[in-house]
Parts: sequence; structure tokens; C-alpha cells
Amino acid sequence: MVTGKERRLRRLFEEDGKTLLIAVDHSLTLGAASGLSDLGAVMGAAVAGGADGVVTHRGSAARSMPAQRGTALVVHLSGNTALSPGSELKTRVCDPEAALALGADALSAHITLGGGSAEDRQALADLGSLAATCDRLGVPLLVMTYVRTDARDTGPAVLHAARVAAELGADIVKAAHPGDRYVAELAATVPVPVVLAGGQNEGTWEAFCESAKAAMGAGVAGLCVGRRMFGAPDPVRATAELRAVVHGEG
Ligand SMILES: O=C(CO)COP(=O)(O)O
Repeated sequence: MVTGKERRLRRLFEEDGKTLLIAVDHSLTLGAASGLSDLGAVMGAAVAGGADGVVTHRGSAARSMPAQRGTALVVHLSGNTALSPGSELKTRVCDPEAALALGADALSAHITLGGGSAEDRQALADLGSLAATCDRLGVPLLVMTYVRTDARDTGPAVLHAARVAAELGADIVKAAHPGDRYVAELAATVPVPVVLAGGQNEGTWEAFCESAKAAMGAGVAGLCVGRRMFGAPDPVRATAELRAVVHGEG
């Protein structure tokens, strides 16, 4: 028997067990951030460049996500805006059932840990409840993990938060790049596939691709890239190049 989660996970991960996700949830936080004024064009570029999935909010999914075989839809359920301080603490902005009605192949939620005990407890409670709902509905849960820490070396906190997400039922964990010396440990100690965020669009494109290639070699299952894709001069080409990195093509 194939469970609903397994069936849907196969729409996200290719035969090689790897996935390239393009994340376009930033404009809820930031407004029409650079490169995101036309979300339909960005999503079209993700599809044209061969992304395995697109992560976006419900309104954008309904309006702008092409119904394209081979490109999974991941609906992001968490949000907050930078109009007020504390935008890293998210609230639930979409029900799982509403996301499934839009055709979601997976759901995505954000947790930030390290901001204080009360905030951590709320994030853990919310995640526990959402993971149970995803189990009931047979839909995979991607958890985007973030940490607030004063430590100069954020690697251990990144690893801990990623492990927390898996402990509570995430099927895929997204983490920031924890630093070269922690990537293999991240992949080895989180018992579900880990995808790395792209991060700020800074440094050269070549250096980013080299770092992503090294991370793939160290065992991560893929990438979940936003700003470096939609901030690129040619987002279709950027996606295709990331696809080659993730799937070891070319
Ligand atoms: O998943 C992501 C945002 O939700 C990744 O975005 P960035 O690549 O811009 O860090």
C-alpha cells in the first residue's frame, strides 16, 4: 500500500531522492520585494527552469501558480509582515484543508526558535498540532526552521532547530546553511530530507552554486531557494542551473 504522504512526496522528490524547490513567499513579509512584483512570471520561470516544486501562499497559488505536471505546489501556511517589529514570529494564515482544496502536494510551515521560552512553546505547540493534521490528511509537511541566537557560531542552533522539526513530525526540513563544517552533521542527524535555503542574494552566483554542490555532496536532499532565484537577471536560467546542481546534471 502507498500512503497519501508517500504518493505526494514522490511529486516533490525525483527518483534520485533530491528536490529543487523555489520559494516565493517573501512578498507577504516584505511587500513586492525586488524581483517579486510579477509573481506569475517568477512561478512561470520556476516551472520553465525545471524546479520540482514551488512554495507560495494561498492567494498567490490560486492566482499565479501554473497547473504544470511535474512541478509540485507547496502551500505555505505561516506568515507575518515586516510592517511591525517581530515579523520572524509567524501566525497561521491558511488552513490545511484550504491548501488541499487549491491542489497542494505538500504544506509548509515556519518556526522560529530561540526568541524566548513563551515563543518557543507556542511554536512547538503549533507545529505539533499541524503535524498531527498533516498525518490525518496524508499530506507531507515541510518545516522551515529559523533560529534567533546571539552565538557567533549559529551552526549548533541551526542543527538543533532542524532536529526539533523532525522530532515533531516534519517530513522535510528546511534550514539555513549552517556553515561548511556542520552540513554533513545536519544531513546525518536529521532523520528526514533536509533542504537548504538560498539566503540573501549576495556574493557571486558561482560561489553560491559551488557551496550548494558541496552541500549536496555532504548529504542534503536539495535546495529551497528564493531571493537568489527571483533576484537573478535570468530566473529561468538560474533555476536550470540550480536544477543541475541538485540533480547532478551537466
Ligand atoms: O524558503 C525560503 C523562504 O521561505 C528560502 O528563501 P531564500 O532563498 O530567499 O532564503
